[in-house]
Amino acid sequence: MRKIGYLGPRGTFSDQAALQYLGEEQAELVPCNTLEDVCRSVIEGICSEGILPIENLIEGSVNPVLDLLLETPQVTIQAEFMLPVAHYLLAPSERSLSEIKTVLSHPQALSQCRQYLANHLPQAILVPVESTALAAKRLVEEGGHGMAAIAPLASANRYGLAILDKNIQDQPHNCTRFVVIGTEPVPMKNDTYKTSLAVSAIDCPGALHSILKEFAWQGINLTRIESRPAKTYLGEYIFYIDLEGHRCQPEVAEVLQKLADESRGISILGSYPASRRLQGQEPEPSMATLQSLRSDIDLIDRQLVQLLGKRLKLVKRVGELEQQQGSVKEPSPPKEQQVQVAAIRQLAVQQGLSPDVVEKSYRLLLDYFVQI
Ligand SMILES: O=C(O)C(=O)Cc1ccccc1
Repeated sequence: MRKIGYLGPRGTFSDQAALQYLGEEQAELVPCNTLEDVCRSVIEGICSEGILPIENLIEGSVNPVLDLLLETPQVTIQAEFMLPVAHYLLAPSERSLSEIKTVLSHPQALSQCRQYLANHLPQAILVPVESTALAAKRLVEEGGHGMAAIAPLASANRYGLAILDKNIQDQPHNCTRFVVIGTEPVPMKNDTYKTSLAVSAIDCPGALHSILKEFAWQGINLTRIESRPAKTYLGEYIFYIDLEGHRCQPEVAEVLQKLADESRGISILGSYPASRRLQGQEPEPSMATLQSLRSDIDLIDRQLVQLLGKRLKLVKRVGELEQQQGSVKEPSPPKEQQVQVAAIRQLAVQQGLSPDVVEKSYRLLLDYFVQI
């Protein structure tokens, strides 16, 4: 029987996330006391999978989870999905908000309701606890008159608490992205994938640019990038990057190898099927208006010319530097040119273009730049 670890006790958002993930499938749900315990239960084989909240619409990344994924290379991300998150203000029995002196909840939940708490409960002391459902449970166990908890509706039902207010999160359509972790990497099949990785950059000018340009060069779309302190010294960062594609796709594998060679180090946190939201995100071309499609084409034409302008500047700069250093480069030998042209033709095919037309245009431009 599958065993799935999640942040307990019963009634947390992670519990709901585990149920949503399973759908009709059967599994034993194993409540864990902390997010670290969820990870440990997977590493030690107690659970086959674990559920972790990774990113929230209001608060952004769940930093302890990013740290945890980096620190535990034994686990890999196997899936992702979104869970709508509505927060409820709960108390042991009906009472007015002015009577509430303490509000308990998970730090994420307290942050997601910051505006509500400042406006409606300015007198309350906020107490972070390990999970929303633990906060609800403590109300029952301690029964304090001036205590309230922020938790999901499921916690109100499970622990028999009164609902003082509902939907108290700062954004009505709040949601959290959860990931499923396991020990086995997900093989590449016929699906839309995402890959998450962490890159430790070398501290030098253009470090981030040199990472990003590799993805741009291969036409790989990034869906998220953010930095976290490397925790070595102030000013050194790790970049967390999510990209569209599987680590086994040749163009993704090539970039990952380049980054491994050229950065301080990379960790691949997993390649996994993209959640349906991402898969459906891109509007069908037929849905876009004719006018907006035409203006996109105009924009690309402008960008093509702007890129040629940038290339021209670089060619001139190279010429100046060669003159200064007295090392004027001979034209590339035919072999080198052949390799370059072959790469351009291959790229043209990948993009659904005629390799002959692209080669012709490329050679025309090369001749022009050589004459300058
Ligand atoms: O404490 C919980 O219920 C959790 O599962 C962590 C959490 C808290 C707030 C939003 C999403 C997940």
